[in-house]
Amino acid sequence: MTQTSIPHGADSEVGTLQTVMLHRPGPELKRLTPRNNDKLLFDGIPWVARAQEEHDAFAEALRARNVEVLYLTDLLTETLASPDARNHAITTGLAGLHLGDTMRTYLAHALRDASPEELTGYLTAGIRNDEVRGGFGLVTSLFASDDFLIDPLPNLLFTRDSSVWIQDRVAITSLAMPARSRETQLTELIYTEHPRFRGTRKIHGWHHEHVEGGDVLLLAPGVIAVGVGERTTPAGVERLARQVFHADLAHTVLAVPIAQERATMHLDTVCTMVDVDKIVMYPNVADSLRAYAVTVADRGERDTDLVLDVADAEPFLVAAAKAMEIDTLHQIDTGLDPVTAEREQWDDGNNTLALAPRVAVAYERNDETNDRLEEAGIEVVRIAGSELGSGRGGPRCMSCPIAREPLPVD
Ligand SMILES: NC(=O)NCCC[C@H](N)C(=O)O
Repeated sequence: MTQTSIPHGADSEVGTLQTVMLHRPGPELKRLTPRNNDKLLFDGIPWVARAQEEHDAFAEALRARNVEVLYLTDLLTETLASPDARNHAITTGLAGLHLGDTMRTYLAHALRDASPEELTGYLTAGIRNDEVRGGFGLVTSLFASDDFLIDPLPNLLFTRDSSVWIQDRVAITSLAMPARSRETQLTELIYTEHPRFRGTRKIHGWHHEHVEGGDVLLLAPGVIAVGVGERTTPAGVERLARQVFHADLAHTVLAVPIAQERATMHLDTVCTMVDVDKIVMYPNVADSLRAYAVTVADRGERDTDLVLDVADAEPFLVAAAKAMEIDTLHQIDTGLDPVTAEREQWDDGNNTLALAPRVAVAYERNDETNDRLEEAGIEVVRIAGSELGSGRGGPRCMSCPIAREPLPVD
Protein backbone atom coordinates (compact mmCIF):
# COMPACT_ATOMS: atom_id res chain seq x y z
CA MET A 1 0.00 0.00 0.00
CA THR A 2 1.44 3.37 -0.92
CA GLN A 3 0.03 6.73 -0.02
CA THR A 4 1.14 10.26 -0.69
CA SER A 5 1.87 12.21 2.41
CA ILE A 6 -1.14 14.12 3.72
CA PRO A 7 -0.57 17.04 6.06
CA HIS A 8 -1.81 16.35 9.56
CA GLY A 9 -1.83 18.34 12.75
CA ALA A 10 -3.65 20.89 14.89
CA ASP A 11 -2.65 24.15 16.52
CA SER A 12 -5.86 24.79 18.46
CA GLU A 13 -9.04 23.20 19.81
CA VAL A 14 -11.31 25.17 17.49
CA GLY A 15 -9.77 25.45 14.02
CA THR A 16 -12.11 23.90 11.43
CA LEU A 17 -11.95 20.16 11.94
CA GLN A 18 -10.80 18.31 8.83
CA THR A 19 -9.91 14.78 9.92
CA VAL A 20 -10.71 12.91 13.09
CA MET A 21 -10.02 9.42 14.42
CA LEU A 22 -12.92 7.65 16.13
CA HIS A 23 -13.46 4.17 17.40
CA ARG A 24 -16.85 2.62 16.66
CA PRO A 25 -17.82 0.58 19.72
CA GLY A 26 -17.52 -3.10 18.90
CA PRO A 27 -17.07 -6.56 20.43
CA GLU A 28 -14.82 -5.23 23.19
CA LEU A 29 -17.91 -3.63 24.80
CA LYS A 30 -19.61 -7.04 24.87
CA ARG A 31 -16.88 -8.17 27.26
CA LEU A 32 -18.18 -5.90 30.02
CA THR A 33 -19.95 -7.63 32.90
CA PRO A 34 -21.11 -6.41 36.33
CA ARG A 35 -18.01 -8.16 37.70
CA ASN A 36 -15.45 -6.36 35.57
CA ASN A 37 -17.03 -3.02 34.62
CA ASP A 38 -15.40 -1.07 37.47
CA LYS A 39 -11.96 -2.41 36.69
CA LEU A 40 -12.55 -1.67 33.01
CA LEU A 41 -13.60 1.91 33.87
CA PHE A 42 -17.25 1.74 32.79
CA ASP A 43 -20.05 2.88 35.09
CA GLY A 44 -22.53 0.38 33.69
CA ILE A 45 -23.09 -2.22 31.02
CA PRO A 46 -23.93 -0.47 27.76
CA TRP A 47 -26.51 -1.75 25.27
CA VAL A 48 -24.00 -2.29 22.51
CA ALA A 49 -26.30 -2.08 19.47
CA ARG A 50 -27.71 1.22 20.70
CA ALA A 51 -24.21 2.53 21.50
CA GLN A 52 -23.24 1.73 17.91
CA GLU A 53 -26.31 3.58 16.57
CA GLU A 54 -25.47 6.61 18.70
CA HIS A 55 -21.87 6.46 17.56
CA ASP A 56 -22.85 6.15 13.89
CA ALA A 57 -25.02 9.24 14.29
CA PHE A 58 -22.06 11.07 15.86
CA ALA A 59 -19.84 10.10 12.90
CA GLU A 60 -22.58 11.15 10.46
CA ALA A 61 -22.90 14.56 12.15
CA LEU A 62 -19.17 15.03 11.60
CA ARG A 63 -19.27 13.89 7.97
CA ALA A 64 -22.20 16.26 7.36
CA ARG A 65 -19.75 19.04 8.28
CA ASN A 66 -17.15 17.73 5.80
CA VAL A 67 -15.03 16.08 8.45
CA GLU A 68 -13.10 13.01 7.27
CA VAL A 69 -13.76 10.23 9.77
CA LEU A 70 -11.07 7.57 10.22
CA TYR A 71 -11.70 4.53 12.39
CA LEU A 72 -9.00 3.28 14.68
CA THR A 73 -9.68 -0.40 13.94
CA ASP A 74 -9.58 0.19 10.14
CA LEU A 75 -6.23 1.92 10.52
CA LEU A 76 -5.00 -0.89 12.76
CA THR A 77 -6.08 -3.64 10.35
CA GLU A 78 -4.41 -1.81 7.44
CA THR A 79 -1.28 -1.43 9.57
CA LEU A 80 -1.27 -5.13 10.45
CA ALA A 81 -1.09 -6.06 6.77
CA SER A 82 2.67 -5.50 7.14
CA PRO A 83 4.52 -8.53 8.57
CA ASP A 84 6.87 -6.28 10.57
CA ALA A 85 3.94 -4.46 12.13
CA ARG A 86 2.24 -7.76 12.97
CA ASN A 87 5.35 -9.12 14.66
CA HIS A 88 5.79 -5.91 16.60
CA ALA A 89 2.13 -5.86 17.69
CA ILE A 90 2.28 -9.48 18.86
CA THR A 91 5.60 -9.15 20.66
CA THR A 92 4.70 -5.95 22.51
CA GLY A 93 1.13 -7.09 23.13
CA LEU A 94 2.18 -10.34 24.78
CA ALA A 95 5.26 -8.99 26.57
CA GLY A 96 3.39 -7.31 29.40
CA LEU A 97 1.01 -10.21 30.09
CA HIS A 98 1.76 -12.76 32.79
CA LEU A 99 0.70 -15.87 30.95
CA GLY A 100 3.56 -18.30 31.49
CA ASP A 101 5.68 -19.71 28.68
CA THR A 102 3.28 -22.46 27.59
CA MET A 103 0.38 -20.15 26.87
CA ARG A 104 2.52 -17.25 25.63
CA THR A 105 4.30 -19.46 23.11
CA TYR A 106 1.01 -20.88 21.89
CA LEU A 107 -0.63 -17.46 21.59
CA ALA A 108 2.38 -15.99 19.76
CA HIS A 109 2.00 -18.69 17.09
CA ALA A 110 -1.78 -18.48 16.95
CA LEU A 111 -1.72 -14.70 16.56
CA ARG A 112 0.91 -14.95 13.80
CA ASP A 113 -1.45 -17.22 11.87
CA ALA A 114 -4.41 -14.84 12.24
CA SER A 115 -5.52 -12.52 9.42
CA PRO A 116 -5.08 -8.76 9.99
CA GLU A 117 -8.82 -8.45 10.76
CA GLU A 118 -8.70 -11.31 13.26
CA LEU A 119 -5.58 -9.93 14.88
CA THR A 120 -7.26 -6.53 15.27
CA GLY A 121 -10.13 -8.36 16.97
CA TYR A 122 -7.83 -10.21 19.38
CA LEU A 123 -5.85 -7.08 20.25
CA THR A 124 -8.95 -4.96 20.90
CA ALA A 125 -11.61 -7.37 22.20
CA GLY A 126 -9.13 -9.64 24.00
CA ILE A 127 -9.10 -13.43 24.34
CA ARG A 128 -10.80 -15.46 27.05
CA ASN A 129 -9.40 -18.66 28.53
CA ASP A 130 -12.24 -20.72 27.02
CA GLU A 131 -11.64 -19.28 23.55
CA VAL A 132 -8.18 -20.75 22.93
CA ARG A 133 -7.63 -24.04 21.14
CA GLY A 134 -4.17 -24.91 22.49
CA GLY A 135 -1.43 -23.96 24.93
CA PHE A 136 -3.20 -25.99 27.58
CA GLY A 137 -1.32 -26.21 30.85
CA LEU A 138 -1.35 -24.87 34.38
CA VAL A 139 -2.58 -21.45 33.33
CA THR A 140 -5.51 -22.93 31.43
CA SER A 141 -6.42 -25.16 34.35
CA LEU A 142 -6.16 -22.55 37.07
CA PHE A 143 -7.71 -19.58 35.25
CA ALA A 144 -11.51 -19.52 35.29
CA SER A 145 -12.97 -20.26 31.88
CA ASP A 146 -14.08 -16.64 31.45
CA ASP A 147 -10.84 -15.07 32.70
CA PHE A 148 -9.10 -13.00 30.06
CA LEU A 149 -5.70 -14.06 28.76
CA ILE A 150 -5.62 -10.79 26.82
CA ASP A 151 -7.83 -8.12 28.37
CA PRO A 152 -10.36 -6.28 26.18
CA LEU A 153 -9.97 -2.54 25.59
CA PRO A 154 -13.50 -1.05 25.91
CA ASN A 155 -12.05 2.43 26.46
CA LEU A 156 -10.67 2.54 22.92
CA LEU A 157 -13.93 4.43 22.37
CA PHE A 158 -12.18 7.43 23.92
CA THR A 159 -9.63 8.03 21.18
CA ARG A 160 -8.83 11.44 22.66
CA ASP A 161 -6.75 9.93 25.40
CA SER A 162 -4.33 7.65 23.54
CA SER A 163 -2.75 10.21 21.19
CA VAL A 164 -2.72 13.99 20.71
CA TRP A 165 -1.62 16.01 17.71
CA ILE A 166 0.31 19.13 18.64
CA GLN A 167 1.12 21.13 15.52
CA ASP A 168 2.51 18.58 13.05
CA ARG A 169 3.68 16.04 15.65
CA VAL A 170 1.74 13.37 17.37
CA ALA A 171 2.22 12.73 21.06
CA ILE A 172 1.79 9.09 21.99
CA THR A 173 0.47 9.33 25.49
CA SER A 174 1.14 7.16 28.53
CA LEU A 175 -2.12 6.04 30.11
CA ALA A 176 -2.28 5.76 33.89
CA MET A 177 -4.93 3.09 34.41
CA PRO A 178 -3.87 -0.54 33.86
CA ALA A 179 -7.13 -1.17 31.98
CA ARG A 180 -6.02 1.30 29.31
CA SER A 181 -2.23 1.06 29.19
CA ARG A 182 -2.14 -1.26 26.13
CA GLU A 183 -4.13 1.25 23.99
CA THR A 184 -1.07 3.32 23.25
CA GLN A 185 0.82 0.33 21.86
CA LEU A 186 -1.84 0.37 19.14
CA THR A 187 -1.77 4.11 18.46
CA GLU A 188 2.02 4.06 18.38
CA LEU A 189 1.97 1.22 15.88
CA ILE A 190 -0.56 3.00 13.64
CA TYR A 191 1.37 6.27 13.60
CA THR A 192 4.65 4.45 13.00
CA GLU A 193 3.68 1.88 10.41
CA HIS A 194 0.50 2.94 8.63
CA PRO A 195 1.37 4.30 5.15
CA ARG A 196 -0.74 7.39 5.73
CA PHE A 197 1.31 8.41 8.76
CA ARG A 198 4.74 7.09 7.86
CA GLY A 199 7.38 9.72 8.62
CA THR A 200 5.23 11.53 11.19
CA ARG A 201 7.43 12.82 13.97
CA LYS A 202 6.37 11.60 17.38
CA ILE A 203 6.84 12.92 20.88
CA HIS A 204 6.33 11.41 24.34
CA GLY A 205 5.51 7.66 24.31
CA TRP A 206 3.94 4.99 26.47
CA HIS A 207 7.21 4.30 28.28
CA HIS A 208 7.29 7.88 29.65
CA GLU A 209 5.58 9.46 32.67
CA HIS A 210 1.77 9.47 32.55
CA VAL A 211 0.05 12.01 30.31
CA GLU A 212 -3.47 11.40 28.94
CA GLY A 213 -4.88 13.24 25.93
CA GLY A 214 -8.04 14.30 27.78
CA ASP A 215 -5.81 16.48 29.94
CA VAL A 216 -4.19 18.28 26.99
CA LEU A 217 -5.99 21.38 25.65
CA LEU A 218 -4.52 23.42 22.80
CA LEU A 219 -5.88 26.75 24.05
CA ALA A 220 -4.33 28.75 21.18
CA PRO A 221 -1.37 28.33 18.84
CA GLY A 222 1.63 28.09 21.16
CA VAL A 223 -0.38 27.72 24.38
CA ILE A 224 -1.19 24.31 25.85
CA ALA A 225 -3.05 23.65 29.11
CA VAL A 226 -2.43 20.29 30.76
CA GLY A 227 -4.56 18.99 33.63
CA VAL A 228 -2.69 17.29 36.46
CA GLY A 229 -4.78 14.90 38.53
CA GLU A 230 -5.94 11.32 38.48
CA ARG A 231 -4.36 10.56 35.11
CA THR A 232 -1.57 13.01 34.26
CA THR A 233 1.27 13.40 36.74
CA PRO A 234 3.39 16.50 37.45
CA ALA A 235 6.40 14.69 35.95
CA GLY A 236 4.29 13.86 32.88
CA VAL A 237 3.54 17.54 32.25
CA GLU A 238 7.18 18.45 32.77
CA ARG A 239 8.28 15.81 30.23
CA LEU A 240 5.67 16.97 27.70
CA ALA A 241 6.57 20.63 28.24
CA ARG A 242 10.26 19.95 27.60
CA GLN A 243 9.47 18.15 24.38
CA VAL A 244 7.05 20.75 23.00
CA PHE A 245 9.44 23.59 23.87
CA HIS A 246 12.40 21.76 22.38
CA ALA A 247 10.49 21.18 19.12
CA ASP A 248 9.11 24.77 19.10
CA LEU A 249 5.53 23.54 19.24
CA ALA A 250 4.53 25.93 22.05
CA HIS A 251 5.86 28.84 24.10
CA THR A 252 3.74 28.27 27.24
CA VAL A 253 2.43 25.19 28.99
CA LEU A 254 -0.11 25.78 31.75
CA ALA A 255 -0.07 23.03 34.36
CA VAL A 256 -3.57 22.94 35.88
CA PRO A 257 -4.17 20.87 39.04
CA ILE A 258 -7.57 19.15 39.08
CA ALA A 259 -9.17 17.03 41.81
CA GLN A 260 -7.97 13.43 41.72
CA GLU A 261 -11.37 11.85 41.40
CA ARG A 262 -13.42 10.08 38.77
CA ALA A 263 -15.82 12.98 38.06
CA THR A 264 -12.86 15.14 37.05
CA MET A 265 -10.56 12.49 35.63
CA HIS A 266 -9.32 14.79 32.85
CA LEU A 267 -9.19 18.55 32.33
CA ASP A 268 -11.64 18.14 29.43
CA THR A 269 -14.29 16.89 31.85
CA VAL A 270 -14.39 20.36 33.44
CA CYS A 271 -13.72 22.65 30.49
CA THR A 272 -13.40 22.69 26.69
CA MET A 273 -12.82 25.48 24.17
CA VAL A 274 -15.77 26.47 21.95
CA ASP A 275 -14.32 29.58 20.31
CA VAL A 276 -10.95 31.27 20.08
CA ASP A 277 -11.73 33.13 23.31
CA LYS A 278 -14.57 31.14 24.89
CA ILE A 279 -14.47 28.11 27.13
CA VAL A 280 -17.35 26.12 28.58
CA MET A 281 -16.53 25.41 32.19
CA TYR A 282 -17.96 23.65 35.24
CA PRO A 283 -18.85 26.53 37.55
CA ASN A 284 -18.21 24.53 40.73
CA VAL A 285 -14.47 24.55 39.93
CA ALA A 286 -14.24 27.79 37.96
CA ASP A 287 -13.24 29.90 40.95
CA SER A 288 -10.70 27.46 42.31
CA LEU A 289 -9.03 26.33 39.08
CA ARG A 290 -5.46 27.59 39.01
CA ALA A 291 -2.58 27.31 36.59
CA TYR A 292 1.21 27.33 36.78
CA ALA A 293 2.61 28.87 33.61
CA VAL A 294 5.71 27.02 32.43
CA THR A 295 8.03 28.70 29.92
CA VAL A 296 11.64 28.32 28.82
CA ALA A 297 14.24 30.16 30.90
CA ASP A 298 17.22 28.80 28.99
CA ARG A 299 17.61 26.51 26.00
CA GLY A 300 20.00 23.60 25.70
CA GLU A 301 20.96 21.07 23.12
CA ARG A 302 18.50 18.40 24.19
CA ASP A 303 15.03 18.66 25.71
CA THR A 304 16.44 17.43 28.99
CA ASP A 305 18.88 20.38 29.05
CA LEU A 306 16.15 23.05 28.91
CA VAL A 307 15.84 25.19 32.00
CA LEU A 308 12.16 25.74 32.73
CA ASP A 309 10.64 28.75 34.41
CA VAL A 310 7.60 27.93 36.54
CA ALA A 311 5.50 30.96 37.52
CA ASP A 312 3.47 31.15 40.72
CA ALA A 313 -0.04 29.76 40.41
CA GLU A 314 -2.70 32.18 39.14
CA PRO A 315 -6.43 31.79 38.48
CA PHE A 316 -6.69 29.61 35.37
CA LEU A 317 -8.66 32.10 33.26
CA VAL A 318 -6.17 34.87 34.08
CA ALA A 319 -3.09 32.77 33.33
CA ALA A 320 -4.68 31.44 30.13
CA ALA A 321 -5.66 34.88 28.79
CA LYS A 322 -2.15 36.21 29.51
CA ALA A 323 -0.47 33.33 27.68
CA MET A 324 -2.95 33.56 24.79
CA GLU A 325 -2.39 37.32 24.61
CA ILE A 326 -6.09 38.13 24.71
CA ASP A 327 -7.95 40.43 27.11
CA THR A 328 -10.32 37.79 28.46
CA LEU A 329 -10.95 34.10 28.07
CA HIS A 330 -14.74 34.17 28.41
CA GLN A 331 -16.30 31.48 30.53
CA ILE A 332 -19.64 29.91 29.65
CA ASP A 333 -20.81 27.90 32.60
CA THR A 334 -22.73 24.67 32.94
CA GLY A 335 -25.67 26.30 34.72
CA LEU A 336 -25.54 28.35 37.87
CA ASP A 337 -27.59 26.01 40.03
CA PRO A 338 -24.84 23.85 41.57
CA VAL A 339 -26.88 20.63 41.47
CA THR A 340 -27.81 20.99 37.78
CA ALA A 341 -24.22 21.91 37.05
CA GLU A 342 -22.98 18.85 38.91
CA ARG A 343 -25.40 16.56 37.06
CA GLU A 344 -24.49 17.99 33.66
CA GLN A 345 -20.77 17.93 34.41
CA TRP A 346 -21.07 14.22 35.31
CA ASP A 347 -22.91 13.70 32.00
CA ASP A 348 -20.10 15.38 30.07
CA GLY A 349 -21.83 18.72 29.50
CA ASN A 350 -18.43 20.42 29.51
CA ASN A 351 -16.94 17.86 27.16
CA THR A 352 -17.69 19.42 23.78
CA LEU A 353 -15.93 18.86 20.46
CA ALA A 354 -15.44 22.06 18.47
CA LEU A 355 -15.95 21.64 14.71
CA ALA A 356 -14.97 25.25 14.03
CA PRO A 357 -14.98 28.48 16.04
CA ARG A 358 -18.45 28.78 17.62
CA VAL A 359 -19.67 25.33 16.46
CA ALA A 360 -19.52 22.43 18.91
CA VAL A 361 -20.86 18.89 19.25
CA ALA A 362 -22.47 18.19 22.63
CA TYR A 363 -24.62 15.49 24.23
CA GLU A 364 -28.30 16.45 23.79
CA ARG A 365 -29.14 15.50 27.40
CA ASN A 366 -27.35 18.52 28.90
CA ASP A 367 -30.17 20.99 28.26
CA GLU A 368 -29.04 23.73 30.57
CA THR A 369 -25.44 23.78 29.34
CA ASN A 370 -26.51 23.61 25.70
CA ASP A 371 -28.96 26.51 26.19
CA ARG A 372 -26.22 28.57 27.75
CA LEU A 373 -23.86 27.77 24.91
CA GLU A 374 -26.49 28.90 22.40
CA GLU A 375 -27.16 32.09 24.35
CA ALA A 376 -23.44 32.80 24.06
CA GLY A 377 -23.62 32.45 20.26
CA ILE A 378 -22.34 28.88 19.94
CA GLU A 379 -24.06 26.58 17.45
CA VAL A 380 -24.64 23.29 19.26
CA VAL A 381 -24.70 20.08 17.22
CA ARG A 382 -26.60 17.75 19.57
CA ILE A 383 -25.98 14.02 19.63
CA ALA A 384 -27.51 11.21 21.68
CA GLY A 385 -25.27 9.61 24.28
CA SER A 386 -27.44 7.53 26.59
CA GLU A 387 -25.34 4.40 25.99
CA LEU A 388 -22.07 6.02 24.92
CA GLY A 389 -22.03 7.99 28.16
CA SER A 390 -21.80 4.85 30.30
CA GLY A 391 -18.04 4.92 29.82
CA ARG A 392 -17.99 8.50 31.21
CA GLY A 393 -16.90 10.41 28.18
CA GLY A 394 -18.45 12.90 25.80
CA PRO A 395 -17.87 14.09 22.22
CA ARG A 396 -14.38 15.42 22.95
CA CYS A 397 -13.27 12.25 24.69
CA MET A 398 -14.57 10.17 21.77
CA SER A 399 -12.55 11.97 19.10
CA CYS A 400 -8.90 12.51 18.26
CA PRO A 401 -8.52 15.44 15.84
CA ILE A 402 -5.86 14.51 13.31
CA ALA A 403 -6.14 17.64 11.20
CA ARG A 404 -7.61 21.05 11.90
CA GLU A 405 -7.26 24.18 9.81
CA PRO A 406 -4.72 26.48 11.44
CA LEU A 407 -6.26 29.51 13.10
CA PRO A 408 -5.78 32.70 11.08
CA VAL A 409 -2.95 34.88 12.33
CA ASP A 410 -4.10 38.49 12.92
N1 LIG B 1 -10.98 12.50 27.93
C1 LIG B 1 -11.84 11.83 28.69
O1 LIG B 1 -12.35 12.35 29.67
N2 LIG B 1 -12.01 10.55 28.41
C2 LIG B 1 -12.96 9.71 29.04
C3 LIG B 1 -12.36 8.43 29.45
C4 LIG B 1 -13.37 7.51 30.11
C5 LIG B 1 -12.79 6.15 30.44
N3 LIG B 1 -13.83 5.27 30.91
C6 LIG B 1 -11.71 6.25 31.49
O2 LIG B 1 -12.02 6.14 32.67
O3 LIG B 1 -10.54 6.42 31.15
